[in-house]
Amino acid sequence: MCTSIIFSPRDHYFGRNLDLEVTFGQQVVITPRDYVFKFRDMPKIDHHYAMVGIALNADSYPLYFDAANEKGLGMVGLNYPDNAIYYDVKEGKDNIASFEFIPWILGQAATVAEAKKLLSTINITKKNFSDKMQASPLHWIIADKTGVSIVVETDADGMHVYDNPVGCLTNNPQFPKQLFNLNNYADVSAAMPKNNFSDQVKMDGYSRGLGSRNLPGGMDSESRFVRVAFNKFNAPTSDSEEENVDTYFHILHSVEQQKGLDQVGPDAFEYTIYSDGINLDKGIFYYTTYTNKQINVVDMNKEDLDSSDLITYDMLTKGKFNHQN
Ligand SMILES: C[C@H](CCC(=O)NCC(=O)O)[C@H]1CC[C@H]2[C@@H]3[C@H](O)C[C@@H]4C[C@H](O)CC[C@]4(C)[C@H]3CC[C@]12C
Repeated sequence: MCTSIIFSPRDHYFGRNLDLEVTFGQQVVITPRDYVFKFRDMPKIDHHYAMVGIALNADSYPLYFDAANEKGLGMVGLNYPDNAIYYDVKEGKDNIASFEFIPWILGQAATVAEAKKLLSTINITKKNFSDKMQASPLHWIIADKTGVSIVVETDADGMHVYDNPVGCLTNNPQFPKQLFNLNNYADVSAAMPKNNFSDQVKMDGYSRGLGSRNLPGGMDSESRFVRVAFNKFNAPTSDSEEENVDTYFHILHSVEQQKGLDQVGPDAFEYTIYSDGINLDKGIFYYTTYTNKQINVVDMNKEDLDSSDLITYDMLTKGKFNHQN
């Protein structure tokens, strides 16, 4: 499972937790403006917006899991099993394979409004990257530096583009159902609850935090959706980049999956492999990993963005203990 948020305390921070039981050897990958993007059914694009994110560098092709471009438009793909349907190539459409979707949008659109224009002519095709790398069933959240976001789902009845009023996404079920489910948590609060039960029963609030007692605590995608939305809406904001980035990671880590809690096979447990966030206003990429909670930073502006080869950084997965005596 995975969780994605856009958090807008002052600048706008966008990214995700990647939860899985296996790791692919993904890296921080910057695609500069003159890298040539080839598409299966569309003409190549040899000049585009530069982007940074987490990708698998597959023979110098960036298979992005999530990324943002230099204009402050970001996009995250999350697992959407049993619902995602990709289609056959359609005449008269922009036919884009699911693994080409992030480069196609981020290469050309600067805002969510521009992304929507591209989406109106897109057909997501079922082509695989390779026999070994089959298309995975995803849905996507797209956000920009105004704080606006949308969700794209390709279901059996076609492609849906939803405005996203909560600025987060997890996995199943379909996005409208996730939003509807929030109704069940309308009375969850950071404040101490009022006794609406009965004035004949004395309740003296035996513990702090009782207002959030009914937040769902599970690893499942509905629970994470409710929890991360609540935590984000109640998060403090600051004028300091460091404080805001720190708060951003607190929000994502509040739905992270500890090893051992989410069994997906006889000896396999899904866990939060990495959490990342891009400052969409500044093009600065931050991440933590399961074993390294120190916030690591890659600033895309420090690279030569007018070049043509992928720029990659291995993720720093080794944490440090600060011994004080
Ligand atoms: C499985 C994860 C999503 C995390 C998640 O929700 N997983 C757990 C679950 O719910 O089961 C998705 C997110 C991005 C996906 C990758 C990207 O789309 C890039 C690439 C695309 C290829 O078509 C397939 C491999 C490959 C490399 C994808 C493998 C599956 C990934 C890594």
